[in-house]
Amino acid sequence: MKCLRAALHVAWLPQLRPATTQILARLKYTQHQGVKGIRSRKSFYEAQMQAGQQEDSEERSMAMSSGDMRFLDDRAYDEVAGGAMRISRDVATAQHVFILQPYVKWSAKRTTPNDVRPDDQLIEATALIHSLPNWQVARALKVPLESLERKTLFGSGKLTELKQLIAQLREERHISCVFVSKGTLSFAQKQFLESEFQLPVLDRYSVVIQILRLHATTAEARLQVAMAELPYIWAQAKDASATQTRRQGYSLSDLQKEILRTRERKLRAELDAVRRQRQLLRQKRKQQNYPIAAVVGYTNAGKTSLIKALTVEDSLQPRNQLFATLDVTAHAGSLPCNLQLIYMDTVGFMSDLPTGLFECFVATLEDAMLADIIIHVQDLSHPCHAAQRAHVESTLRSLAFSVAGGDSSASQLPPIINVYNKCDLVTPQAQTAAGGHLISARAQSGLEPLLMDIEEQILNVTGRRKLQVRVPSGGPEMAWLYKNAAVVNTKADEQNSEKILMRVVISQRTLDQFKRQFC
Ligand SMILES: Nc1nc2c(ncn2[C@@H]2O[C@H](COP(=O)(O)OP(=O)(O)OP(=O)(O)O)[C@@H](O)[C@H]2O)c(=O)[nH]1
Ligand SMILES: [Mg+2]
Repeated sequence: MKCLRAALHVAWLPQLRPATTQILARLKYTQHQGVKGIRSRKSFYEAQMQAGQQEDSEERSMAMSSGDMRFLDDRAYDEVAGGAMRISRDVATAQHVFILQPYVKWSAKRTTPNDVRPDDQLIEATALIHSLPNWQVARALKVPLESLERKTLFGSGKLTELKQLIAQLREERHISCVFVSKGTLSFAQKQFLESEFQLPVLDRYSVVIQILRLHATTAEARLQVAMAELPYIWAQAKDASATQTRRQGYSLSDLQKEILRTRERKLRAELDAVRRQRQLLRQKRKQQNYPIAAVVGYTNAGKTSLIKALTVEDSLQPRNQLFATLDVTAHAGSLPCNLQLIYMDTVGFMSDLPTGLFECFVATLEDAMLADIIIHVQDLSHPCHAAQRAHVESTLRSLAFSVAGGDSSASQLPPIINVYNKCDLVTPQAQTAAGGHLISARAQSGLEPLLMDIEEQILNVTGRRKLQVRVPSGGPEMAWLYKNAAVVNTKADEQNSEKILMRVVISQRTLDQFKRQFC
């Protein structure tokens, strides 16, 4: 395990001391608000490097090759972004949010388990707001509509009703913004609603970006989040000029457009470098020959918790927040046969997010597509777990398609193990209906059968097999096998006291090497 951990240190840049980087990143986000940031002292990267002083030189050179990240801190850009997204980097400011969940009247009834009801959407919208520290839900309301495509979103009657409610809420308690839980609002819709409600209006895209900004602590995640913001800003600006709202406040000057283009160019160059590094690391891992299990699933399903339970890794911190994990990180574990493997923790999925927002994370998810097996973690206690499962499965299929370069005949997913988590929260009847692996990462139940299944699949996919070999006790063969194969157990050979029987898990290639060397 020690050598695997050492290999992971080299292979996984995002693992640079998470606690330290998090603190640094938080400082960084507050630096425009006057808190002494790290820019005045050292660049984020230099500071990160300092934190990783103990790491080996190879990791250091990889960090250096990501270049200077200072361009991400740009006041001029922040102003442009703030205008389009109605958010600032100051997540420390308390917000009292009025959530509106619009839905189309006729689609409100759940006819199949895969349909998500407005009630469930409202729960998800509330969870999004609770994922931001100091943000509170002042009131949450479902709003039935004829259509979601209306220019003003709400009809005049509904709008009057909402304005009255907002006025009343303002008298009773403080509200500071309205969150319309819809993928994106057009610029015109946002502008119109803000003038009617006299409050800033946010859509799902801006709220999710706010969460991603907060949770992105490594260089790669920060680059990806920065990239994810740009399509939204461009779309808002385009919409603004198309709707002739220049006078009302948001349109991009030539200078602002140039700021966005320059930022995009730099981000692309940095992300390309990251992608190239990932490819190198992937090759390296292949050479090291460790089997890989990618752990994927809907956000908050318990992916990080499961890996923590399977690896007993203290550094992993499951959190009851959406998009808590934003980096693909690798964690070493052992199978019952003592074979070591790597679990990859990944970014969670979420439905009703506009395409574009997650495209930037595709590079990291590509690794999952190339793993030996996929472990799909599902939250069985969630009322929409069937819909969540369907969403994850269809996203995985389209990811595999894009990894195969759009060739449907080549787009094959690795074998998938379905894991139903949070069984401690559901009735035995619900558990029987689910089938598959029923576990609780929190209560650590159901893990043994799961591990056996992971082992079987990994051995199948990687062409490894279990066999027993008889070797001289204490000889070089024994040492070689301990180094190059997974030793399940050993026992004395009853017929020959100078020999020992070793049960090992070994690939054909390694077995051939062994034969060449010793037979
Ligand atoms: N009751 C219960 N809670 C669980 C279980 N597994 C995880 N949780 C809780 O669910 C929340 C989310 O867990 P995480 O492991 O962070 O989920 P995740 O899938 O990694 O989430 P993201 O990284 O945000 O996509 C945390 O509060 C966990 O403590 C379980 O088996 N039972
Ligand atoms: Mg996680």
